[in-house]
Amino acid sequence: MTTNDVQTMGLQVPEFTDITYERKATTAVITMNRPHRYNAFTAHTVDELITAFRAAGSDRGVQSIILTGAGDKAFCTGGDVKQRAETGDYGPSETGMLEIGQLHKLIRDTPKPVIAAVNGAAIGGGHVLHVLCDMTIAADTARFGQSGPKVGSFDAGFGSAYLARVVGEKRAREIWFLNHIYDAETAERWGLVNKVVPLNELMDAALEWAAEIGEKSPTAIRFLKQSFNADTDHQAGLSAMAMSALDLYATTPEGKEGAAAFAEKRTPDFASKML
Ligand SMILES: CC(C)(COP(=O)(O)OP(=O)(O)OC[C@H]1O[C@@H](n2cnc3c(N)ncnc32)[C@H](O)[C@@H]1OP(=O)(O)O)[C@@H](O)C(=O)NCCC(=O)NCCSC(=O)CCC(=O)c1ccccc1C(=O)O
Repeated sequence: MTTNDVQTMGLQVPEFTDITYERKATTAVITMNRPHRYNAFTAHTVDELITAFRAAGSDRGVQSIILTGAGDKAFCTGGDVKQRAETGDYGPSETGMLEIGQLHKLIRDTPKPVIAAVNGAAIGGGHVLHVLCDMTIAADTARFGQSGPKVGSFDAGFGSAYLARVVGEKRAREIWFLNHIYDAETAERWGLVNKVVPLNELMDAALEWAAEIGEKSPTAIRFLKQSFNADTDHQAGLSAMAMSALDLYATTPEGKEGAAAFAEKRTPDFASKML
């Protein structure tokens, strides 16, 4: 983060490198902005997302948040696998860790509805991000799926448990065990997304819903979000343990093989490296 802050309707928001933050009336629009890596996140990207969500959460003028990706190819494709293949981690961050579990909690805990505007591929950790948003609007060109077991990663916290609440156990297990990629029409049929619109109408559709929320009582919306969350809040403990497990797994030969194979564009050989 630089010291060169930008002023957003009275609130100081740091100048970001990996995301953008804009205020549009009562909506904060947070855009993951690494299109050369299909908006995959590094540990620094996650730090910036945390800062942006905190800013939007504490800004009394903001009543809803839109999360989207730059360009028309990807919403977010999860962790930057090339970075992991190069350095064995997701790069430097404020705590030295990938604080993705904190980001997940923040998306849930921020007392304002978060709308995912999925403009392309939502894969791996990027898929988990949209699943955790309160509502999802997808472009008709969007693609969805989990890829962790193919690339030496997993989310055994909200990424599996909350997904099962959204689409049901059978479909959640299919998504994680087969790692298929699903189109927007299938995602809508499965209840993974609220609605599908043409790509060029995506942001207007998301802003329209955000404006409707802006007309409602913020306190009523806040209590409702907290009530919806209460039933699955215990999954936060599971998520903390899952992220610790993922940190350990990433250091193993089996975990490293997935990232190396992705970067080298070859099929991984997990069997010979199994724990
Ligand atoms: C997204 C794809 C299916 C798109 O396929 P396609 O349209 O054919 O485009 P490509 O040519 O493959 O990609 C274009 C270009 O972008 C680069 N790229 C794409 N994704 C990534 C990425 N995640 N990291 C780095 N770079 C990426 C790609 O290499 C190409 O570059 P070139 O220079 O042109 O070669 C397909 O790209 C795909 O499957 N991508 C990988 C998706 C993936 O495996 N993501 C990581 C999952 S693991 C993860 O997210 C880590 C974090 C984590 O562990 C986690 C945390 C919390 C919850 C869940 C998880 C989790 O495990 O999922």
